[in-house]
Amino acid sequence: MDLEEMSEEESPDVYDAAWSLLKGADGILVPGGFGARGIQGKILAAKYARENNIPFLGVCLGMQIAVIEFARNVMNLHDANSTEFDANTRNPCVVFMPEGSKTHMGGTMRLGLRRTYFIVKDCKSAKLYGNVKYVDERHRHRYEVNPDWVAKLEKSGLSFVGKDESGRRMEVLELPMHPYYIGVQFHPEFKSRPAKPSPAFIGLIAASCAQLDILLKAQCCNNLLPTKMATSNEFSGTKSLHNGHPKCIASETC
Ligand SMILES: NC(=O)CC[C@H](N)C(=O)O
Repeated sequence: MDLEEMSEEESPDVYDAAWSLLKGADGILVPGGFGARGIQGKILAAKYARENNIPFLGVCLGMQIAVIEFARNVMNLHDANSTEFDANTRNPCVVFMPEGSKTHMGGTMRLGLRRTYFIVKDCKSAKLYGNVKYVDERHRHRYEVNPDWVAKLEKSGLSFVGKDESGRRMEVLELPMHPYYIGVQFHPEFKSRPAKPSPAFIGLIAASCAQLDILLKAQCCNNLLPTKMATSNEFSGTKSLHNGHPKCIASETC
């Protein structure tokens, strides 16, 4: 919230401190959350990371924030929003999931372990997970990237590299030209352990220390990353391009 314009007027010192903290960061993580509080500041943090090539990881709400920011500032749709924050937005890039319920709150979220298929081989997240075909991670959300927006978001340069089994639910996004800009709809922290940290966090930290290339090379050649979380070591081959990434279409290993 301290990054937001309102804070500049109300408490300029707090505002300046928040921006200098952000500008001094080697990496930025926007975590999960619910409700509209602080959303504008999160969007500003994602914009700053995208425009200044700062490593960024968006988790759950953080991924949805990355999509809103991209729609607003890259696609110039300034009122783009999630229907969680503006039910009547003309540009709903994030929407309520059809199977959810707004009246029954107990257990109606999309919860628990779900499968994400990597549909793009040559992307950072698939490499970090050990070049697997799919990964099972835990979820906790009611909203999702609007499936009807995926084609236009991709046309503008955002790449959805991981999807659920239906292919209509977006699970992982990347900006291919950015050093590390990843959003995950799942919660990698739920399965992360001190001795077996989630690949999404290892990648963020490596990128923040300018070590990502070395890490990915090591991962590709020697399988040095903890890949026990991954469920398969097979991966698909590549041919056609998918937003700057080769798209997997045939079986092939690294
Ligand atoms: N866990 C989260 O970050 C949830 C994100 C968002 N509020 C949703 O329900 O989809």
